[in-house]
Amino acid sequence: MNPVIVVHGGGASNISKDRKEWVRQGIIKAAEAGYKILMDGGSAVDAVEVAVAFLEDHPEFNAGCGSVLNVNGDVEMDASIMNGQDLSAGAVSAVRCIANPIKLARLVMEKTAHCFLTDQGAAKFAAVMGVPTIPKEQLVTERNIKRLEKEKHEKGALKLDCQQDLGTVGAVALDCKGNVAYATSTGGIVNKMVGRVGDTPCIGSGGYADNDIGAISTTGHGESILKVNLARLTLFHVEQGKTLEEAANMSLGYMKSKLKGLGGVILVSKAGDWAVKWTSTSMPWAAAKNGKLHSGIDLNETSITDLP
Ligand SMILES: CC(C)C[C@H](NC(=O)C[C@H](N)C(=O)O)C(=O)O
Repeated sequence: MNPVIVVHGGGASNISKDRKEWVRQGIIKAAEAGYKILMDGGSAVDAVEVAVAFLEDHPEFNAGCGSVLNVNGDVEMDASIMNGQDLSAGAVSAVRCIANPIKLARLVMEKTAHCFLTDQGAAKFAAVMGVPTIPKEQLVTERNIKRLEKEKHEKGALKLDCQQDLGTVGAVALDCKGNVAYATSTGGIVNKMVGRVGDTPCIGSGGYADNDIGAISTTGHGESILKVNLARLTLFHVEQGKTLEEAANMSLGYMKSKLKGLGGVILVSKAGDWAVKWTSTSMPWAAAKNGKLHSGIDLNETSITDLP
């Protein structure tokens, strides 16, 4: 099996020119890091975890350091991961003061009898697993303080359908043994209520992976994604014989027509085909396969280069 990895950096709009290059480089580096693991014979789960953890550490993306702030100015993060080999899954929601929620989600998957831990329980589990806590300021960037101020000032109330400039992160991969996996991580949406949980940690909404079909990671308006189970819905269409592009168009189209919800998806099939699709303004993405790196941010703008 020729390995494949696809990475996304959320549904974004109005990325300024100088930020764009920085975002593009981040996404490409994440894809390269994951692809290297796959080329060395590593697992799809390892590859998606590494790619997503890289973007959590990158301050430009809305996950880990760089997460958007809730109404109190705090970071609360959601993440999930799934192994398509046995449908094992791990998720955490509303976690604070840790650098890499995706690594904690993986520990939930592999070290507990459960698949989802939240808030204080997740924090206790992190402590037991030896995950270091970090001061909350370490996750907060100047840009996100300004963004929260702007959101409160300009809109007053939550207005979730025209978020600007964000960057939830996700990855899907197929490894040389034919196993697929996904990982998704986010700070959620700016000015959210304390305790708000979005689609990202919910298996079937924020992502899904099944070796018999493929893997998907989603981004976009969490409440809409939850209502249509965007990830599982898209893979259902694939199971029914649609191509990845057709399936993504159908499920994103359904979410838009039913709920006016916008979002994006990245997909890999069990055969190694891949696709990226979004209804938001743009979506930074990169895909690595057969020694080639494909990447883009805006519609109809794809570049292809050779991988190192
Ligand atoms: C406007 C959208 C496309 C921006 C997108 N947001 C999320 O993915 C939020 C996440 N699904 C949630 O609801 O918690 C982003 O961060 O890039």
